[in-house]
Amino acid sequence: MAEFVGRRFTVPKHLGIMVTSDAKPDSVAVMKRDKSALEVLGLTKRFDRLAVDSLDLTIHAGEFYALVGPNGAGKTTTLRMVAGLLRPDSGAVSIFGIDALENPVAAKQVMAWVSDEPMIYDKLTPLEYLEFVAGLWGIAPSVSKPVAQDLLGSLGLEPHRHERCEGFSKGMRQKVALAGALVHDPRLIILDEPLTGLDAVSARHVKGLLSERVRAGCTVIMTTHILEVAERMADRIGVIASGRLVAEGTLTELRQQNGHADTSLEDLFIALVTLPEAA
Ligand SMILES: Nc1ncnc2c1ncn2[C@@H]1O[C@H](COP(=O)(O)OP(=O)(O)OP(=O)(O)O)[C@@H](O)[C@H]1O
Repeated sequence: MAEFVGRRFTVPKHLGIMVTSDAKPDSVAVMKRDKSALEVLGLTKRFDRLAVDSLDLTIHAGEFYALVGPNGAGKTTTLRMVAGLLRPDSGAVSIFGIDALENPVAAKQVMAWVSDEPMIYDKLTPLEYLEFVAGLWGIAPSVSKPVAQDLLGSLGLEPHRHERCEGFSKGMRQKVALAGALVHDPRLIILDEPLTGLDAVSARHVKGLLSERVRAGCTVIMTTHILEVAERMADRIGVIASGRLVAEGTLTELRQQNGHADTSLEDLFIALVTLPEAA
């Protein structure tokens, strides 16, 4: 059974996985410098044509990383391979040093995947759903209940905690799915378009929750088409086009790399993804 350490829990020792206890602000800075949460090397996936093309990516622990790129660039395919939902043709994925292709269960223990098409159990209330998910992780109800209530509160779902999800809007369902993905307190949170379809209040809740997680030492990687969100929230931004990383860095670095000191991320993005080599 999982045990609680402060607001975080440790997974059983027999799983052979280390989940960190509370991260202090100082240690976050050290982690950001020293450790990588995710390392992707030569990741490749072909469907009828090449979707992800020998992609290399390193995300530091404690970092908020935004992956942006045009439709069909390979963002979702990349993240699905990282999350263990799709087998790459070749390449390697390491999550906190765990080889995710060799040890997918161990890798999944320390990460969360939040799809842009959330699947939840309609007949359950949000609270029941979170307790169900916590049960799958082997977390005792006495531990999971306060965590679930906390998550529902952070996402503005508290007033609806006893209503069945079947009557929920798309945005509410997205938030329930996000809460479900966080209930086992993952160290790496991977989200595909988490803000699409959310109203301003819900988007604020989700952004607030993610920022809070990063402050607590978690690593977040998300795809977004909302460049303003990438610009304001991300420590670093990766621009992907035709399955390849065509630029990466802080907004300042991206501007420097492209010789435009004051340009907006939108202008940079359009310039980068329309470069001949990105086509
Ligand atoms: N299951 C699949 N079968 C066949 N082709 C696929 C499949 N999934 C993705 N693709 C193709 O792979 C390419 C990359 O798709 P992907 O969904 O990763 O792009 P994306 O960057 O996430 O796009 P968007 O921003 O539109 O969500 C596209 O050409 C897409 O049509």
